[in-house]
Amino acid sequence: MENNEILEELLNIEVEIQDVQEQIRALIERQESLYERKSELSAILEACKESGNEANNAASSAAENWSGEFEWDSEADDVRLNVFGISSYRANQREIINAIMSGRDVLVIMAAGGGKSLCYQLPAVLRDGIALVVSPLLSLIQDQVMGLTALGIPAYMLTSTNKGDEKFIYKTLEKGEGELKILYVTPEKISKSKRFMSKLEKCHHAGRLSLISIDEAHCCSQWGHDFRPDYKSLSILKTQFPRVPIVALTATATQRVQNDLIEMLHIPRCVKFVSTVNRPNLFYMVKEKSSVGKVVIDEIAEFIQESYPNNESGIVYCFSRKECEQVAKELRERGISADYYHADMDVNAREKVHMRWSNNKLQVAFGMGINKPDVRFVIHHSLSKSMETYYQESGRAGRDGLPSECLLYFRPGDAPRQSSMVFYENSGLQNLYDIVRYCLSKRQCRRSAFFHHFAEPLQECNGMCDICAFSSEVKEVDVSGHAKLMVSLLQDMQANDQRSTMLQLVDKMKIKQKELGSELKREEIEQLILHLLLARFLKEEFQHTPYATNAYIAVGSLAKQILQGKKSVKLEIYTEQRTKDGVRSAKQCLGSSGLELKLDELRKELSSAHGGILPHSVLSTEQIIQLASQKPNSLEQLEKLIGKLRTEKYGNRILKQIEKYYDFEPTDKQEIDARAAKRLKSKKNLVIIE
Ligand SMILES: Nc1ncnc2c1ncn2[C@@H]1O[C@H](COP(=O)(O)OP(=O)(O)OP(=O)(O)O)[C@@H](O)[C@H]1O
Ligand SMILES: [Mg+2]
Repeated sequence: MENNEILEELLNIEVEIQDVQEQIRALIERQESLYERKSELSAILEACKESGNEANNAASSAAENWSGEFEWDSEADDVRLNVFGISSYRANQREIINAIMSGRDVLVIMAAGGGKSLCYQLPAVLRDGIALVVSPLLSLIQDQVMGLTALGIPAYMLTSTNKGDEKFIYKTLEKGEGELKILYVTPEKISKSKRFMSKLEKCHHAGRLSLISIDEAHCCSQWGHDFRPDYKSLSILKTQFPRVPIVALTATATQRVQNDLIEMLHIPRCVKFVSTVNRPNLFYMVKEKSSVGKVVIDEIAEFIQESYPNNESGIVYCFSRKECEQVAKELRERGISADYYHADMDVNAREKVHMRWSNNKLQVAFGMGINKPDVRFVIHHSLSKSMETYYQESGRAGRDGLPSECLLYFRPGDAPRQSSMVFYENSGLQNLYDIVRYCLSKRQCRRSAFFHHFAEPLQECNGMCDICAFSSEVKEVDVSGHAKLMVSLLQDMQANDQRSTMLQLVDKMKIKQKELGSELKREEIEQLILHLLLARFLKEEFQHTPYATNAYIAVGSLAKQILQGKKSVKLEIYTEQRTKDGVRSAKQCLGSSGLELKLDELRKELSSAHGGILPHSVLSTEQIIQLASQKPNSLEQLEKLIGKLRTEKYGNRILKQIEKYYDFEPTDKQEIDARAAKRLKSKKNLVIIE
């Protein structure tokens, strides 16, 4: 053998070894995700068996029967209605409250807007002493404290900015003198402030620490979608305060995250309450996004103007800060009052936005789990980085339980923008590909995609997603030839040390595919690239420049199967264009009657008259709808609907408003309707979030 031949064979072997190694890596990754899925499915099976057993043997364990009778029942009912103004419990709330009141540690997995706060706030009011609540964001804490204060519950937060409160809080913790029921802190207080921990220790020592609540608890787990290092330090709470019940709450946690939480927080004997991730009131829809930016904005503006003419709030999520500002500006130019909020704003600017929002001068919603229950639509101008993130972001719609819409604008070109941001994260690309799969799907019900992702048994969608609501014809087109052409094109380029972005690859394919005699449209080629990426026939590679990280498309570990013709590739294509009337508007929530609008005006007036508390602290949208339909005409009747506290504070004004409305002549009422609608039409409330 000649030296050259040896060298060539060596090189070939080297290339093949690399190829094999890559396949092994891909297989190991696949094996890991299969193991994870297996354990999730076993857990579901176990849960199904358990609930079956419980059904057969309902009273087998009285101690664990959290829906039975308890000594605090009547006091709890009184506080629920007369302080919180809530007329009945939602699923699992009563059981969770009973478990906490019984002194047990509790893990709560409950969908966004399911009503987790009440689960720890009500026991905090009922139990003697002070409840500590750990929550990740200041803006979220501010909202909660403001809401509780409006209900007359002594709630405070420890922040570095308010020294006066700090003095009062420390003294109360230490000596038990002041009135304090619920104390909110960020996790940094636990991890960084020795002073705070020593005061807390004194409070505990005197038997005055009633419970510890950890909100957004998924932040504890590095397998969660929003891991925060400071949450790790919360593991000391159980060690330091072993007899104080801990309640950990989150909207989403896979089996792995749940196990992780239980271990980290040292609560192995906790009672676990897992509610469905289903949000039956949300309508999910994926819209094909035009590659022309202006067209997308036109569509969004038209959607808002047509579907939400009555000042209903909404959120738009964008990919970057710059895009946030741009989209907000362009929507304003189209007559929609929109403002943006992003992490680049300094603390004061954010505080200002928050105060304006609270005082109803600007009706914006932002931050994780923000306590704005009547957000009617959430629009994603770009896709999120994972199914979890999308579930949580879109979940900010309709937290009051009323119909709301979640629209996601998707075009394949947005995927590499995201992938270059997430590829270095733990399973970042895998998570992104999961949501890309969701967006590409033209047949699978959106809701069932969530059930599948969160490993939950399927439930009815009831026509509340685009796939179930619209009967669009989808045909399957065999594009194996195009796939093969694409892979060999990339192989040739790689052999010449060339790289190709998605855009460049599409351009090349547009020309090259002429050989095949069947031409795919640009968008179809983009979709094909994504399909091949998801199936590992292609892969993404990343290169850093001083300014950015670029994503390139390369030949993937399983590409040989395509080249050898072992796999056929099919593309799903709509046979008819889905038109914009495909966007179904959720039922209008407020404004179906003039009285609802009048009561809405009244709550705004009362909220500013009562020190700028949030309007929904005065009356929730659900309560307004109830009042307009039941038309109470005495304080007693009113109290049954909205509780004692609200009746005492606002009852007379509400009754007067109802009475006044019915004194109008029918023609006057019509005029009020029209006037209100017209006035509100001129104003839209929107916030754009990165
Ligand atoms: N039983 C109930 N009946 C009517 N409204 C309720 C009930 N429980 C809670 N709510 C209302 O539902 C809304 C959402 O509640 P909450 O903020 O506790 O949700 P959450 O589960 O913490 O959601 P997130 O995960 O987004 O933080 C609030 O406006 C709250 O007042
Ligand atoms: Mg919450």
